[in-house]
Amino acid sequence: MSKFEEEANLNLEGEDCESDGIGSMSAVDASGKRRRVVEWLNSLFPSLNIPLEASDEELRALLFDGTVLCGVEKRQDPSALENQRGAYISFEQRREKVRRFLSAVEGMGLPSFTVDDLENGSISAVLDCLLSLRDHFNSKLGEGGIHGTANCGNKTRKKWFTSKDDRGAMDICEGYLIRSGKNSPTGAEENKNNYSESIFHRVWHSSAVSEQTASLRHGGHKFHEVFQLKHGRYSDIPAAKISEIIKSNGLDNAPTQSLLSVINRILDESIDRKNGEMPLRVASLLRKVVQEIERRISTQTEHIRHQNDLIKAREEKYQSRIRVLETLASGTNEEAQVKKTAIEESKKQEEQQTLKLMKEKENNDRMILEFKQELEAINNTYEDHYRQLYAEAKQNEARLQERTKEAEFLLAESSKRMNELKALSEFKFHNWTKKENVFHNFISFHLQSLKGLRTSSESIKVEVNNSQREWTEELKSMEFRLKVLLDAAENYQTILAENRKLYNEVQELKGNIRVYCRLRPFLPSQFAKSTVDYIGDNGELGLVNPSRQGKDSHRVFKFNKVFGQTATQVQVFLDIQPLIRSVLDGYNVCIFAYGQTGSGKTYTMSGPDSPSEEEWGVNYRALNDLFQISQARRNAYNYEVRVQMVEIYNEQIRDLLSDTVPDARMVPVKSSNDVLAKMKLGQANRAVGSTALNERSSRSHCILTVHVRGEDLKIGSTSRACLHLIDLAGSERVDRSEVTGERLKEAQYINKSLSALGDVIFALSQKSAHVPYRNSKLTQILQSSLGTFPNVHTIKVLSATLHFLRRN
Ligand SMILES: Nc1ncnc2c1ncn2[C@@H]1O[C@H](COP(=O)(O)OP(=O)(O)OP(=O)(O)O)[C@@H](O)[C@H]1O
Repeated sequence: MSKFEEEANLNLEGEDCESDGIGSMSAVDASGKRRRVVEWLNSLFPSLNIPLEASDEELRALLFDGTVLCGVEKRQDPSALENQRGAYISFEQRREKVRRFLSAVEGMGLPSFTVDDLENGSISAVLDCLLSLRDHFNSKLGEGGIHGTANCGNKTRKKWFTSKDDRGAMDICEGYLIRSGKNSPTGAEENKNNYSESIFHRVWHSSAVSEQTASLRHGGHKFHEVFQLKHGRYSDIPAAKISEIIKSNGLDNAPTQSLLSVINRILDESIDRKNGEMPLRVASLLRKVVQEIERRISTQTEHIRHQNDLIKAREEKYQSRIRVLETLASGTNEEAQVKKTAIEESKKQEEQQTLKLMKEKENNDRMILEFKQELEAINNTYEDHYRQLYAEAKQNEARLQERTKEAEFLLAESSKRMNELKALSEFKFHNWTKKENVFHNFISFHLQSLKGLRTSSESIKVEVNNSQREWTEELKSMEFRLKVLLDAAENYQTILAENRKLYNEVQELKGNIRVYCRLRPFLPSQFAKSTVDYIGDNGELGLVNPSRQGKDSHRVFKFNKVFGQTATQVQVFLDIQPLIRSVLDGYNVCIFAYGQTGSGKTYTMSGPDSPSEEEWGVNYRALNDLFQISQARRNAYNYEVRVQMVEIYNEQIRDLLSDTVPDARMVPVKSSNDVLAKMKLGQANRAVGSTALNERSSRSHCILTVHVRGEDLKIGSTSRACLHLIDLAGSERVDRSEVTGERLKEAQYINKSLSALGDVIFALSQKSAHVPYRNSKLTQILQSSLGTFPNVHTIKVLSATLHFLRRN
């Protein structure tokens, strides 16, 4: 059944309408009626373009040839029409169709005409019929049957056929359309084609049905796209298009089967997807379609319920008619029997029809129930799916927003980083360009330098060759000189020995016995007039003796040198210093300090108590010098130094560093400090007595002997020598010192020993055969040194006073 037929059936089953009582047309002249009919037909069939002045015959031919009333155009070539619109309709068939049209018009209660009228009779009757038909339709249109109704075709038709006559007309139409289709040898499709251009079809289709089609075209052309979606997917339809479909009323006009097809396809698509996801827009479309189907089911249910009511009403109506007929039948038996039979037949037919309708209703109810259950299941599935999809969509949307934010943040970061990198790369590029320039300059500079270097290297090469030659010559000359030096080194010891010999010869030339005189300044406690007349540069010392007259009042003494009262310890030592070197060369040296008590002997030899470095006496300075020279010669000589310190008191010898003599202790010393320490010890042990002349007067001879053993590291020879540093006891006269007793005895011993010393020195100076060493302990101790004379380098007697060697 076509859509058109389906919708027609629905309308045929509409309510039982009452006649609206269309009256006959007012009398008009034939030309006016014809003109109005032509206008109406032209409005329905614009393609016919019928002239307004068309004659009755022309109009008759047009109406009868099948175009207007039969829906078949007049064709010159029937075979061409067969291919396009169906079979060619014969004259008899046209007559038949016209008759059906006329019976339909009669059913509607409108003025009719005969087939003969249409062929040759009164055209006025035909015109009246058409005008009545026009007015009838126009009056329905005026009631809102077409233009004022909803877009739905069903509803439109229901309002259009609101009267009983209309229902009759629709019955005729049903008969005209459906029965003719069923009876047609070409079937329903042919009939559809045949009546599609008929006036009924035109009226219906151009007003009601065309309204529906227009509605579909207006709002549903997009929906057609949805139905006609053959190859694509619903998820591929843009959201805007789906939104337009949902908002428009296209779905309202779509066939139910198409809507179900849409649902199935959307669900199939969803199932086909692996994750079962459904785009939100498609889900919205699905929801809309399901809603539309629900609405239709609800409408159908209402409709069926209504039909059921109608059937029941009809049944009751028929029952009452039956009862009336039965009452009438009881009056006249025969007639009643006939009528009863007819009524029974009619009743039987009615019952059969009722049963049939009930059966159909049950079937419909069952189908609707099944359909509803199926739809409910689909709807539930869809709702679940929709909720799930909605939740997923929300989650996806949140995730998407988050990712969008992240992406925006990353994009901003990337942009920022890109800008930084761009700036950095530009900066680097600039730097590299600069470096490149610098490098080029550097390269060119170095190439130039290289050229210069090459030139220089060549010249250097020449110079090197020259230098090599020169160095070779120089080396040869150095070799020669080295040979000379080696020869000289071999002769060094010889030369050194010669030098030493020459040096000591010089000392000897200066005199082996030297006598120096040092004048002591007056002490702060002394108030006396000096007896010194003058001090000569040549060692002369002039003295004045006021107690004597004449020649004896002036006396002149001769020394090697005279040191005045202002002479310092350093100045005194400078004349002694060369003799220290002689000791290291193996010569014995004796240095005496001779003079009367308090004349400054100890001061000259040792210095004052706790002396400063400037006040150091001859002893310290001599030993200090000795160690310095030995240190300077350490590469050639190894010296061992030991000291002895003894005193002679009343002709008795006492070791100041140990107990016994001659085994007087020989103490090794390494430095001046060692010597200082030993001398302090000796001084502490020295016997000191008090006299009238010098309260610190020493009453003993103090002898400090330094033994030096030298080893020549090259030749292995050794030399030995000793340095005697002697602080003699005071040489005052006994009568003048006014001492008695023990002190007198001490003085006598002192004088005796000093006298013995003078005798020995005198004998030595005179080179006497006999030297009286044994006259005193002092000379006995010093014999080894004095007796080796002239090997003994010098014997120096330093007189700190005017009285020194009495024999002078
Ligand atoms: N050149 C000098 N300059 C300053 N003071 C000196 C000098 N010579 C000696 N004296 C001082 O004179 C005093 C006597 O000197 P010193 O003790 O040396 O005499 P002495 O001859 O050794 O006496 P004695 O025979 O009794 O030992 C000391 O106080 C000493 O400091």
